[in-house]
Amino acid sequence: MTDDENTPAMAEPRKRPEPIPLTVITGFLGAGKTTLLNALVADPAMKDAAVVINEFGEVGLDHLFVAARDDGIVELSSGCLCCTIRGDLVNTLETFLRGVDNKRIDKLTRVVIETTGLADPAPVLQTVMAHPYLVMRYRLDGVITLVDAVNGSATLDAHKEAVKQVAVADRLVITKTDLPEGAERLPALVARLTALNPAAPRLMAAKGEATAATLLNAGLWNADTKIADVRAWLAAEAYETGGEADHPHGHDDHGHHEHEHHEHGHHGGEHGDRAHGGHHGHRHDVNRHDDHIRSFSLATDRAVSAGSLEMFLDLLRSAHGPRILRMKGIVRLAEDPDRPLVLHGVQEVFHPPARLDAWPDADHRTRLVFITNDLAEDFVRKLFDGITGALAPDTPDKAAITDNPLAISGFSGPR
Ligand SMILES: Nc1nc2c(ncn2[C@@H]2O[C@H](COP(=O)(O)OP(=O)(O)OP(=O)(O)O)[C@@H](O)[C@H]2O)c(=O)[nH]1
Repeated sequence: MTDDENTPAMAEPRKRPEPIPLTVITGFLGAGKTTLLNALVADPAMKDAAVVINEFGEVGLDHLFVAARDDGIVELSSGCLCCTIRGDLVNTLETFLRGVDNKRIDKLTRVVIETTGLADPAPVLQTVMAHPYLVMRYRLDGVITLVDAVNGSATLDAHKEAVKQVAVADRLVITKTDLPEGAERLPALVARLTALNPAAPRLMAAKGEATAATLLNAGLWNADTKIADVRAWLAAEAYETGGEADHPHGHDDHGHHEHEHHEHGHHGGEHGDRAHGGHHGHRHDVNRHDDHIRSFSLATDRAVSAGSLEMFLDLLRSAHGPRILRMKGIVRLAEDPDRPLVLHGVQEVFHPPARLDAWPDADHRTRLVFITNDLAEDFVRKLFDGITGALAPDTPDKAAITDNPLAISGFSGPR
């Protein structure tokens, strides 16, 4: 028996398995990744999960091992599987899939990848998004970035990668706030994190807020309910929405674990200041990696034609791909306005767009959120408005578009 729709020749003969959610943990050296992982693997939610770490020796999970297998995977006493990144991440992720497919692994509900402290997280995310097979079997659930309250600001000053780690996070975990210097430096750090990433909920590790319940299921799809939570995933309200007039809501509900601090509402650090990061209110003046980061959202009531969306994304990716740290969106297509298209990209690599059967709530606007590095909001906004606003919706070849709404090179089509 073969699937008749959309199934490449090499794919499973049986029903395509549900994609496995993938969580990426980043954070600079000593930020507390291993401490967090130790707590996470003990959580019942991680029982059928696997964690991938850089080197076992150094990370101190050894006491949890119960058995090593010949494929390099070890079983932890909690039931969670563990594997080091040997060779590359692709091999490691394929090893898990082989284990599942040949039943050597009973159940795999999630994979958590701990990246090295120095890493720019983009290549890890792209590894999965750009791989034609892995992208069918895994889906990115979320990026968790740990920031140490004692050294966080100094690290952000010194290392651009640390700034990128914060900017692309879906969840920010702040550690070491229990230490006096950590507590003292927290308000300034939170202000800075808010400016870099207004949408990610900030969780205080020392208060026990960083748990499986708050960290996992950060993606579009809730693994338990199988429902797409577009509002939480996009968190578009958390970004400044300038430019277009059709953003009447002015919600202030970003983040479910908000910790109020004085810079609240100052997100992006770039209000009315799009060409250069003015960062009014910030005192730091050394090495401002932060000033290169922009986060903003575009929203429009207009339906967008598939052709113009494709042109917009193609232009943006080909000219400025490396500057797009992350982009998420939901689009009302002119040709098929009732089934929104979900977009997700990291630099020039885009996840195959997903189609939802219906809008999840009353907000049917196209909304795109961007986190960019050295790419001005104004430029992106003008490009979007120019391309999608100027062209009338295409209508002639509706069937072709409905069948294949986004034939963007590098996209493998809607699922
Ligand atoms: N006081 C305090 N110490 C913490 C906290 N989180 C982590 N630590 C300590 O900070 C040190 C570094 O933590 P790790 O979990 O090893 O950090 P890591 O990010 O895995 O470090 P690398 O593997 O070097 O990248 C350890 O001594 C931890 O016990 C915290 O919230 N409060």
